[in-house]
Amino acid sequence: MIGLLSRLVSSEPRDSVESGLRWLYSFVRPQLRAILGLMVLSIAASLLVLAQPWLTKMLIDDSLLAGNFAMLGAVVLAMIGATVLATVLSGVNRYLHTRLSGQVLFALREDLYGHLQQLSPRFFGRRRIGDLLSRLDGDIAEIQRFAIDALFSATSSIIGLIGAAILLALLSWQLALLVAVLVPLELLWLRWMRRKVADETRSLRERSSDMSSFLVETLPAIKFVQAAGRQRHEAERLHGLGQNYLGQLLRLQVVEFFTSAVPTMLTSVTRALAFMIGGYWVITGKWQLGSLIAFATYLGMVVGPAQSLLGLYVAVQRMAVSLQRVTELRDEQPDIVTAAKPVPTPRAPAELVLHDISFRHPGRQQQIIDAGRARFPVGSKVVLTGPSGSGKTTLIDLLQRYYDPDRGHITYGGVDLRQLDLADYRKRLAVVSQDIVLFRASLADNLRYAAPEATDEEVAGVVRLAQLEELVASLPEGLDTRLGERGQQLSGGQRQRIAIARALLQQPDVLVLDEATSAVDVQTEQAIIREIDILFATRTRIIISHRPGAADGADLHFQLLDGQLTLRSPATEGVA
Ligand SMILES: Nc1ncnc2c1ncn2[C@@H]1O[C@H](COP(=O)(O)OP(=O)(O)OP(=O)(O)O)[C@@H](O)[C@H]1O
Repeated sequence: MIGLLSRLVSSEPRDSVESGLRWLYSFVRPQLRAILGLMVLSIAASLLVLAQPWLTKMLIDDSLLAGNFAMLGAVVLAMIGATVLATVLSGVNRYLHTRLSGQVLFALREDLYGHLQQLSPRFFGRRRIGDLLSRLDGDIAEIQRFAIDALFSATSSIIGLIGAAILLALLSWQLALLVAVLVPLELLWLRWMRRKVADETRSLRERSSDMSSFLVETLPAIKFVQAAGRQRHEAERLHGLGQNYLGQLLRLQVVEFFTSAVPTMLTSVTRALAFMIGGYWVITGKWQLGSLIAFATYLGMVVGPAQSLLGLYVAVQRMAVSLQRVTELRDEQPDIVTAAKPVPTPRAPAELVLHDISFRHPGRQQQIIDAGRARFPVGSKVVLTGPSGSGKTTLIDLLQRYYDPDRGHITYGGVDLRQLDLADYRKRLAVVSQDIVLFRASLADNLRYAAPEATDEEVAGVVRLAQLEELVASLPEGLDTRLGERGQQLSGGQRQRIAIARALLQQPDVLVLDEATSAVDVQTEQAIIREIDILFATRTRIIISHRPGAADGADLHFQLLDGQLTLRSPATEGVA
């Protein structure tokens, strides 16, 4: 069934539509009972609609013309009853339909989001966030519309179509043959048009991604745009993107119009032909007038469902494009995966060792790191220096296993990082990086992000260590004050100190401060580092800093220069 459907929506035999449909079906399957119930409700509602003309016929023939008062009362009561029932049914139907649609929509989105969470920075570095947003939002909604709405409209259309076709054949099988010619012709046309619809739809979805990407990029940077006086330039860019989108939307409308207009014309011609032949038969006495009228009515009843199936066909093409765009994301394999049978991560703080590693970012010529053996012993304070762009942050990314080295390996407690449970290992490291992530939540929730179980006392402790007491006292609701989006109302130094407090709360075995105090004044910085040195005396600290004297008091000082990691002091430790 899924294979058949995928051939219907796409001409490429081995594309992702089939696997996409299988994925989609896995979300629809748990809802089959709800879908069945809804179908019964829809059929009941349709029958009630069908009953109305029949009641009208009874009103005229059996009560008014027959002068039957009892029948008149009964029919009027039945009419009221049918209307009330139809209204109640449609209300219930609508509620259940929305619930079902919502459940499928959110399940699809959550699944895709869960998949994206497993992908590495390498993937996110290649993708525009706006494009991901557009796929998670617009494309998923398009798929859900198909999965639920189209299902119901297709079912009722097919029932209507088959019923009307049977009645047509009963009235005149010869004239019904016209329909048998018409349907394959229409199908051929649709087959021919489907690639065009798919191409135009794909372009439209891409234009939508362009708009999302533009907004995601420029709105957070509005202060910079204002400072550079480029508001007009950005407004014009948005206008240009809007025009591109509109142009593409109109192109798609034209293609969709022709896709359904040609079959509509063909149907009209067939209908006219049926009138010609049927009319000729009536004039020559071969056929009854009533049969011709009934035939024309049923032909009309074939056209309605056929039209909605045609509309559905276009919807299916649009869905197929969205499904491919989503499947493309789902097919992205995480390049960093946890070991199938992980070795337990050492319980106590352990030594990190680089074993002859080399690494180069994909698409870059420069070998970022080409290091021999380097040790970061437990309890040592390691300072890492090197010119800007020399690869210090990349080395930390390797330690956190966001990338695996191209050659060599890194061990923690003597175990290759690739053999450890990824989540478990990463919890042992806390990295305060240059990009500080703060969420729209209270300050306390932000601090507890990596350690949700931390007690109030522990939170108060790290607030003190990171010299945040003054900030907390100045906030209207103290620790419960909600931080704005990405902590925009805070100073750079305050954000850094919050990040440090958060890392300390995690109680890591290895603490990395990557330019973590660059925005903090020297005095505060020294006080924080002093506190950390006391608290982390038995654990490893790796500090990256450009400040003069940063290496003072360090146990080891590594320098990264032209990819080479060299030990500056002391000469006997660290590199073996
Ligand atoms: N995701 C990436 N893809 C490709 N190249 C990258 C990527 N991330 C960093 N680079 C490049 O790798 C090099 C090292 O970058 P990295 O951020 O590790 O340097 P750094 O020593 O931490 O610099 P800074 O002191 O300025 O923070 C740079 O040339 C950078 O352009």
